[in-house]
Amino acid sequence: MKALLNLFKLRIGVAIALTAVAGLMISPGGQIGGWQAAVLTLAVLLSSSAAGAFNQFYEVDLDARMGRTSRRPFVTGRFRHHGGWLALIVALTGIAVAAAWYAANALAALYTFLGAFVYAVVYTVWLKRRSAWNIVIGGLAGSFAVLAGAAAVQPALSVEAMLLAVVLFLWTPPHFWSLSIVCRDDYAKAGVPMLPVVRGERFASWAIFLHAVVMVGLSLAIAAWSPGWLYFACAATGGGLLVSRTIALLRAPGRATALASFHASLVQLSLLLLGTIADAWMRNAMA
Ligand code: HEM
Ligand SMILES: CC(C)=CCC/C(C)=C/CC/C(C)=C/COP(=O)(O)OP(=O)(O)O
Repeated sequence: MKALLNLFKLRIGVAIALTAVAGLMISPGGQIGGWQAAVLTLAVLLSSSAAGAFNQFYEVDLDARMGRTSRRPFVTGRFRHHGGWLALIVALTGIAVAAAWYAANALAALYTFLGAFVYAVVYTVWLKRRSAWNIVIGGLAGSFAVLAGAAAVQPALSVEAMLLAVVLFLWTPPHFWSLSIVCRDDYAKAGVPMLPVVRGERFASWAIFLHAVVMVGLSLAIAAWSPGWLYFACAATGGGLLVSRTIALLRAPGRATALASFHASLVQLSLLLLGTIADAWMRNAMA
């Protein structure tokens, strides 16, 4: 069971599903029933999990060469690496996309598919081993989770939803470049061209800081549309924490400051998503 949860990267799947719920809740107007929202959320979770399993299926050679990933089930031999897994992954993705279509609409289904496609194929297969731009383009995967939720409510996307999708796009690089400073030696050894490996820690720290500042600024600006004070308070608290950690990273680039910045990115996103959901829920309850 633990190996299965590891294979399907469930914690990340839950974060992606929460992102879809935030996209759904931030979209004003429109009507969607509780069961439809629940099915769509589970569809995004399933699609993300299938993509996570594909990532491990495809990267078994790479995972074996890195400390952090060397205990994954295909590496240890806990799961045998054979084509049956690929069939399961394709079937799960198909079920997820069909469920999103059934519960919501074709556009929500398309975004549910594109999120998994960007992560599994564009990032994992095409870019990860070839280009330092891997994470920048891969960041679109998170944006598609926002769009899947938003399109379920209203296929014509609201400004709030589009801005939140841009926030997710800008969030991913600081999130992952921080971790790749921590694991820089592993990535260098495995020959993966992550930004800190290719351009060094100082350059990567500047890239992290600049992305974080623009992303946090944009997340605050969203409050000029429908989100209210609760959203703003959560965005400001998490944003303040993240920016302060990225400044510390800039002052002293290294593993400890990078790990603090990675953790801050998780706290900031969690606060932003929960703030979005709680704020919309409160406004709906009072309306
Ligand atoms: C291409 C884009 C992304 C890359 C390359 C990336 C990479 C990673 C990596 C390598 C980890 C460490 C996991 C581990 O220890 O095995 C991680 C953790 C995490 N990521 Fe991302 N991430 C990306 C996008 C996202 C997005 C869009 C979200 C959420 C919306 C997210 C949420 C999380 C969470 C919650 C964790 C911590 C959970 C855990 O430790 O298992 N990530 N990420
Ligand atoms: C709408 C929808 C379904 C979106 C899904 C998008 C998705 C699953 C994004 C997650 C990206 C992610 C966890 C990358 C891990 O990087 P990595 O694989 O390089 O990390 P590793 O070194 O741990 O394998």
